[in-house]
Amino acid sequence: MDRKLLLHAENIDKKFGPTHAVKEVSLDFYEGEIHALIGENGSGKSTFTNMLTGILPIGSGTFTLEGEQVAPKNQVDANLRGIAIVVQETGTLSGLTVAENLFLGNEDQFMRHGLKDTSAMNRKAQELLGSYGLDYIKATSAIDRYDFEDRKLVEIVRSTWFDPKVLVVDETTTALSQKGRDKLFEVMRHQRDLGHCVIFISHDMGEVLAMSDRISILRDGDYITTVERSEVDEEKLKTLMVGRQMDDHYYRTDYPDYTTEPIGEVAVFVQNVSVPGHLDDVSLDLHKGEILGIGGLSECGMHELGKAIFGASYDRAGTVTLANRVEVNDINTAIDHSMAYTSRDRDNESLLINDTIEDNITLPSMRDMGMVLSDKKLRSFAQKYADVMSIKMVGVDQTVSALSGGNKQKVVLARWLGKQSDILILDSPTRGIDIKVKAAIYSLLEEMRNQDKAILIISEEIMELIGMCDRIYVMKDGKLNGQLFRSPELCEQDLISKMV
Ligand SMILES: Nc1ncnc2c1ncn2[C@@H]1O[C@H](COP(=O)(O)OP(=O)(O)OP(=O)(O)O)[C@@H](O)[C@H]1O
Repeated sequence: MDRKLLLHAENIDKKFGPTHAVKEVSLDFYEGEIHALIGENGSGKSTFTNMLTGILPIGSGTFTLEGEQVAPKNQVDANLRGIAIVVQETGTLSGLTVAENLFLGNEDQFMRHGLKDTSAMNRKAQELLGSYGLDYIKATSAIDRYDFEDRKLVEIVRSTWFDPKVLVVDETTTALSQKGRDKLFEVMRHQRDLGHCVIFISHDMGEVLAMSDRISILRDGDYITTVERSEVDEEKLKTLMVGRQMDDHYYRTDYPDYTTEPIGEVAVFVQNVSVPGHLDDVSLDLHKGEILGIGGLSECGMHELGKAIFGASYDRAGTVTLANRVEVNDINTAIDHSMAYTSRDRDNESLLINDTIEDNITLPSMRDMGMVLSDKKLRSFAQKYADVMSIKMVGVDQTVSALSGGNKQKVVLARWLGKQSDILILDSPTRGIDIKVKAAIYSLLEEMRNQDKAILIISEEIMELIGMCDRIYVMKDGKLNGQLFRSPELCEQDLISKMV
């Protein structure tokens, strides 16, 4: 098949102080392809695409789009040149309406005699949302009214409505429910069919193989190779990414007999918990020494359930009671009683993004460390848990915002590991994390389970739930819709049938 070159990267290079993030990468992207860019956390994928899309200045090297050199000054400039990106985390701006977010930097088209024709802009925005099947999102509403998923969908519309020649999708799928993913995949295929190029960053090898035409691999900032999708399988890709053969023991391999083996005592009693619009009378017990999974479609209420148990929901009714009869109604009580929580909205709800790795890791443990807190003590504490999670960083004094997405997630987990919490509520714990660290996290969870900790995993990755949990509750429309026990026979369909 004859393929036409669309975009050429020549010796693209970027350093951040001592970190050589992207090392003279040269790569070709063709018209009409979905081109996956894969590699471990911190391998330079986002840095490379951020230079292409105007988020970061190019260190050195050139991008040539349709024969013309491009060096976008910012994202709006990139859009004008036909290059767009859907970023990893929240890419919409608070305080603006949906329509204002959609046309940010592109408002000129609505200027009439020096004034912005807001109603024309709102009309066009609503039309666009409708054409993506997102009529329920209102153009005139404040973006802040919408949850993480809907904001992500708005961002997808913002980045694609003008049919960019090059669309970068940076590790977006893990932020989306199955419905959102399907929508994104539809948009990606549409762009490819228009003869455009989609650069697709993902840690999900199944997804990469299903969606891509060609796949390029980065390792430690170096370009390794580009392969045709038809030439490779999941194993081959993992080996290319990691640089050696991976053993495939991701998940637990034990299958306890729950009819004879005692389950540990109850660590958390969740009784009649409701949150208007999200949760409807949910009751469950989380036991010591078990991994309890919660699955469902994104809007089923499971993400709110994690917050509600941690005392972080505003409007919660019902009770969350610990084994020592303490009621958890706020975050401080939860933390004081050895409860940990990781949010799906990592940058906004789990991290102090502009503070250092050290501050983020030590924050909940400060009180436990005693009265005299020397800098040295704090630093070595942070260093210890950063090492356990193999965070790729220059030092613990680096700000979290300078880390790659997967490494930010490792900071969140390092914090709770350091706190040695007995009860862990983990919403999307392996989101954006590469296969090697994912395997490490799974074995860590298994270890914690064996130490009698009570672990609740909320996840949209069905295989993760089946692979790791003793019990799984499936939620639907804010309610529990069935319970499944760990078994080698349990399959995806068993869960899906209870989700929809
Ligand atoms: N603004 C920054 N300042 C300092 N270092 C940075 C900055 N942005 C990225 N880095 C570093 O550059 C390296 C590459 O990061 P990058 O985000 O490109 O990786 P990635 O492959 O996208 O990872 P992930 O899969 O975790 O998202 C990492 O070591 C990261 O810590």
